[in-house]
Amino acid sequence: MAKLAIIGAGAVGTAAAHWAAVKAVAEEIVLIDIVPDLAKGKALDLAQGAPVEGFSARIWGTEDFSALSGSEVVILTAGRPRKPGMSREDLLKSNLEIVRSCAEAVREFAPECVLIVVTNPIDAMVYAAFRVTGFPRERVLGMAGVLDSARYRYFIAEALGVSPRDVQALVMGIHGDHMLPLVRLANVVGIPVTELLPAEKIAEIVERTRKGGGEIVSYLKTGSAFLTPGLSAVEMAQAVLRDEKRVLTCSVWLQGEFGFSEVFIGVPVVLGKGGMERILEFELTEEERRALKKSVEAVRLQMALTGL
Ligand SMILES: NC(=O)c1ccc[n+]([C@@H]2O[C@H](COP(=O)([O-])OP(=O)(O)OC[C@H]3O[C@@H](n4cnc5c(N)ncnc54)[C@H](O)[C@@H]3O)[C@@H](O)[C@H]2O)c1
Ligand SMILES: O=C(O)C[C@H](O)C(=O)O
Repeated sequence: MAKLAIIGAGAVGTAAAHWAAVKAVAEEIVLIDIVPDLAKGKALDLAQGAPVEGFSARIWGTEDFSALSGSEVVILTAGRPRKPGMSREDLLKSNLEIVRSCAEAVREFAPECVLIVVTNPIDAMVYAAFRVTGFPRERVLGMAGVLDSARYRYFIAEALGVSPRDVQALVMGIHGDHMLPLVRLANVVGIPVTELLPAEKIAEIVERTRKGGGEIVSYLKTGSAFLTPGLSAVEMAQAVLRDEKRVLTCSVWLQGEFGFSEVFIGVPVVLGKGGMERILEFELTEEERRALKKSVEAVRLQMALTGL
């Protein structure tokens, strides 16, 4: 019986639990939060939707981390979101301690799981979780590329008035201002977007994608995006739980791929039962390589701040 655990019953964790239930990715879904009764209340509220929507997963909540036991996949969302005027890096210090303690619990209670980290600043937090758990790189993945790529695809679809399903596009690199929404590879059923949209419109979409999280923070004011972030984490979890071999952009520990080593960065990977099965490496243009290098340098600065 597949079990999914979600740490953090806040906005993203609850959205992830909701999508996981509706998409039936696991038979058991447990929400864990340190705030007494919060996860219990969120899980009960969600579970009561089962007769209406028709899902059948067992959904429950607790503040006891031993509930992680037996989980094939753990999604880590615990930690503060940013507010207007803040960068994701501003969260590093406070979220580092949270991620550290949660990763210790994951190591103790779910030593065989695939861990998907969502907490920001994501590339540094997934690095911290990698160090603390000591898991192999295949089982420690950061979620950002699925979300950033979804935003990029959505904005292209909106500009062209076509279904977002028919737009394919890839965002690599850091989850921050130096991310790389790749223009060369963006297409609508295989037709390059460069043949469908003027260069200025594409440049505008690339910039909006880079600032996509900040745009939502500026509207929400008290926190950050949660619906598509929760869905994106579940997309990754589903690929693992169902051994789908999906190609999704995840922040993973590079060991020479794309010319970089010992850094977490968003690249396209094949996801299956054991987590990351392989990195889909391809030739970058000189300009793309330079941009990826900037991303790598920015992540290295964040990683250094963790002291790990
Ligand atoms: N990677 C991404 O693309 C992405 C997207 C959206 C949000 N995020 C990040 O996800 C995190 C969560 O965002 P949110 O909107 O759900 O925040 P939130 O404040 O709504 O929820 C966070 C939850 O974590 C819980 N928590 C804190 N410390 C904990 C601990 N030690 N153990 C268990 N639970 C603990 C809190 O009680 C709270 O319920 C933030 O850091 C945010 O920046 C990342
Ligand atoms: O922008 C944020 O702080 C949250 C998240 O990283 C996002 O991109 O929505």
